[in-house]
Amino acid sequence: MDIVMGALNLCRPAGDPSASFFISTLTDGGSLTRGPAATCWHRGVAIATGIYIYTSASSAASFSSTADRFLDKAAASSGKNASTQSHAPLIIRASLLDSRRCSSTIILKNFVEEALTVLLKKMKTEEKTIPKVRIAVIGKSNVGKSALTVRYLTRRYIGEYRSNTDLLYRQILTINNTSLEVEIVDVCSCDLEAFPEEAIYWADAAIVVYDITCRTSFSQASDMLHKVLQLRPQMPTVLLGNKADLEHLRQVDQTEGRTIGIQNNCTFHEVSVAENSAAIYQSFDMVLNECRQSTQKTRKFSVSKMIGTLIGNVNPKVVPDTKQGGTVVVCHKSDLYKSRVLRRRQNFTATASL
Ligand SMILES: Nc1nc2c(ncn2[C@@H]2O[C@H](COP(=O)(O)OP(=O)(O)OP(=O)(O)O)[C@@H](O)[C@H]2O)c(=O)[nH]1
Repeated sequence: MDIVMGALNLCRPAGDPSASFFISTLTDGGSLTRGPAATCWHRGVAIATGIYIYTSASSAASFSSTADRFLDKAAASSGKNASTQSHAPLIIRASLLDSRRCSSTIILKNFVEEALTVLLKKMKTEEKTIPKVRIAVIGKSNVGKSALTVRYLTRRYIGEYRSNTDLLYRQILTINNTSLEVEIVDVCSCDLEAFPEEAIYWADAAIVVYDITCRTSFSQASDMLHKVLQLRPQMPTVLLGNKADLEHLRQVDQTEGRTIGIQNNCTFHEVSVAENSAAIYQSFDMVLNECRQSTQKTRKFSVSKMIGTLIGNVNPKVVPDTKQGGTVVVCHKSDLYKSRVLRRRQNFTATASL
């Protein structure tokens, strides 16, 4: 073996702040001594995080010029200039290997370690600039909260969805050409006695949903909206009357919804998640935009967790979102955000007692 080369793509599920990595593509370019074999990895290079080129000592003389030539080709085939563009493949060229150690396992292991180190540094810098926004979707049981959340994030409609726990969705979205890490908690079956106070303290914005064919859900939404604004007076909120496609079953007039919206100083829309109303996207985008302007949070970054995940398992709950090219991670609400809730609760108590 004279020179070995290949391309590797290290992926991190877009919405997963634990920043797990997995190898999504590994293209083996083979040995350059086989000549045209190298062309077979051009497709892989186009999406590669890194490219490795190793050589044995016996080919040292020709290594440098050959490697440069192929790195140039790689940059050209990916349409990126490796040295100047931020999304260019991360190109790693290792030092010469002793021929005795030149096994493909060692090459790959070394390469992954190097790629990770450089990539983590790069991501640390980049991710510090991605703001995070959290939205709580609340409302009575069966009004369509899950269907609404999934519709917004994936553009898909799920007819039947049953869950007896709150769900947290995470995704990186691009809004107005800016990346935004979005977390949406879909609060399960809110009864007023069990108002989701914790979620409201946790969130940056709230979307309150009722069902236009269910008057009880409207009264509940109205009370919830009032409570939300009591707890978080400055919080961007939207009131949505869902199931507008069921006009023949309507129990709540549109003007009633509009009135409650005006009274609580929040945006109101009637929507149909089933029929994919444009107002769904307008509503989410509006609160995200509002929050983005006021929230510039950074995510916590765990290098050891990342490396651990690379060596260990790929997160089995990752569902690729083909429409937006992102990833939706569904996970059960955990204690992760307790400190944030507590901090906001304390702030509120302090403000209220002044
Ligand atoms: N006709 C119609 N049905 C809808 C619409 N949105 C949701 N549904 C249906 O309403 C039912 C409840 O939807 P979910 O999304 O599970 O409601 P939820 O508010 O999350 O319910 P909980 O999990 O119990 O809190 C499902 O059968 C959905 O198919 C809509 O726009 N139109």
